[in-house]
Amino acid sequence: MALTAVIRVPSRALLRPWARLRDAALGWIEPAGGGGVEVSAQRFASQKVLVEPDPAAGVAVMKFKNPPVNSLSLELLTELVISLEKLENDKTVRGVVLTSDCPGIFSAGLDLTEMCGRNPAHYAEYWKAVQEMWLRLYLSNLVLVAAINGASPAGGCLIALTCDYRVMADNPKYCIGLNETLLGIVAPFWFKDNLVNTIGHRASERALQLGLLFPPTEALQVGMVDKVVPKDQVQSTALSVLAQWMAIPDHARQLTKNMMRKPTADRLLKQRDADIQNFVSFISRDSIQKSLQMYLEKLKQKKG
Ligand SMILES: CCCC/C=C/CC(=O)SCCNC(=O)CCNC(=O)[C@H](O)C(C)(C)COP(=O)(O)OP(=O)(O)OC[C@H]1O[C@@H](n2cnc3c(N)ncnc32)[C@H](O)[C@@H]1OP(=O)(O)O
Repeated sequence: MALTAVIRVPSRALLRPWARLRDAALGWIEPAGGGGVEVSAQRFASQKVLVEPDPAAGVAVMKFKNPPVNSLSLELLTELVISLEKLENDKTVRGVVLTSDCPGIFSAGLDLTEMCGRNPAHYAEYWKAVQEMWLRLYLSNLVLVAAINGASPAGGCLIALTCDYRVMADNPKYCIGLNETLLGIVAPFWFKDNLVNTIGHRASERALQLGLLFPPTEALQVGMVDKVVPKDQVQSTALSVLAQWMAIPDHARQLTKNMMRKPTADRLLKQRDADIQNFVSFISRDSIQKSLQMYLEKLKQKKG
């Protein structure tokens, strides 16, 4: 699918690693000479995020494609944010279904290899990208529906929680939840806030402390997902839900969404740098690095 758009990119942004990664991901080329430049984005289907627009319906399907488990690498996070931004700037699109291109996995959450054995500058860059992904999704003016077609632990669950509605496949092997404590780490306050806003305080307290991963029927009971359907109906159901939400006038729905969500997002926006510092010092601790490495080892040994 080829789609051409002209986007203004300040050349100083191209010097930042985040911007370089984004530009590489989207195939943007800076003409010789630099300066503030206009560049053409000619590929909408980037490597880790596939976007299938349906302009007639006013919707798009965004599929994560980072095999084997759609872990949220820096590259995937970057592409996700840029793809979302492009859809938000596209006047023909009002709603998006977020789903996975990897069989049986929605997303395995944050990429543990981005949080293990790296230096503090890398941790800071990675965490900024995680924050950015959450803020963009949580505050998006588009209607977002998650079509959860596989396992969705931790960061995968977080992505689903940012959406306006969640449809999950009925396979009992697929689980969803914020399981950070099982890894010996702590979900940050904004993960917690997003969960509390979705399932309430008491259920969140229990789910977070125990690191609960809910199979679909339990996720439905606790309110973590809104609908459970057979696997082959997840995407079509998500598209039907999208159509229902899009029947509401955009301005009224968007202002209401913003009224409901802005105070939660503002809590992070007011302390983004401090949150990055907290993450870097927490994740750099020897004990935390050991826990994460042991967890990764366990995942690898599971196979053998
Ligand atoms: C202050 C810190 C706050 C930060 C908060 C963190 C939030 C997070 O998101 S942390 C990540 C939490 N994620 C998980 O706990 C999920 C771990 N993965 C799994 O449970 C399973 O992999 C899953 C159920 C998703 C899929 O199972 P399988 O289909 O059986 O696949 P494998 O387990 O064999 O995995 C294949 C391959 O992928 C590697 N892997 C899995 N998850 C991750 C990950 N999150 N990051 C990086 N890599 C991951 C796994 O090790 C295997 O690797 P190889 O052995 O090299 O093939």
